[in-house]
Amino acid sequence: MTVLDEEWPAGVGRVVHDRIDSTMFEARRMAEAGLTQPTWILALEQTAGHGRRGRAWRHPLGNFAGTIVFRPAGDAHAAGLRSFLMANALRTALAEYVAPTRLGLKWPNDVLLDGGKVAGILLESRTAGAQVDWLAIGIGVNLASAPDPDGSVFAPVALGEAPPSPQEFLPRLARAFAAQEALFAAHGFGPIRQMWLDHAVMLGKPIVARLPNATHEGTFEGLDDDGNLLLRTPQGLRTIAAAEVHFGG
Ligand SMILES: O=C(O)CCCC[C@@H]1SC[C@@H]2NC(=O)N[C@@H]21
Repeated sequence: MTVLDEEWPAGVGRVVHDRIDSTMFEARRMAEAGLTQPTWILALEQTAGHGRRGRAWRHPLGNFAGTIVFRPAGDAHAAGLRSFLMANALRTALAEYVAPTRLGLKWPNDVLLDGGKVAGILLESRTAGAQVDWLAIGIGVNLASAPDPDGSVFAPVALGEAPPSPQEFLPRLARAFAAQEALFAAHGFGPIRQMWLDHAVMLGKPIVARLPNATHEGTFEGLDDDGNLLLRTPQGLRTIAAAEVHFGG
């Protein structure tokens, strides 16, 4: 089912599925079948939702599960920065429902509400060298309910009472993301990074960064031009591309 409304970003498609395996799988299928315009895919129910690091993503009814798939201009580096655009967009959209001061951004891809995880972002793409054929950005938001805690420090939390439906939340997120894309096209990563840093949790604080084969402790100093985390350690400034981060100290 394709729907249009006046508040929907121009030139962007929308497909809503009652039930599907995963909006990420559908994004891949659509891209490989010759996608011609950026398209949001919303699923009211997913049977094979997944998160980062191959984890299952639980999706109780009433929560948001959506993916935007498109053929981004620019190289793989620019594509990877889209997680920050989406984090900013999610914070903007969620701030229409809760006090903005309750929201925070956690590197690299999470949105926190009152210190718990309310939303996560997953990027998948097909690249050939530096060229990007397509990019899919998947978003899960605990609108109606929080799945059982999985033992992580940032336990899942839900938006709260009287949350929007996924169908109502989608246009707000789509508009906020389109605004981030316009900002990125006009001015590059600088203002995106600054907006993200303005709402980052842990900035200037002691943190622990867990990599597959090492753990580093230090102070979260900011982001570099590639979105890597800058960690001030007793041995000097470390640049970290991928890790699980937690409060330290
Ligand atoms: O690990 C994370 O925090 C990212 C979670 C991303 C989940 C969303 S739900 C919509 C889309 N479809 C999926 O299968 N995963 C993403």
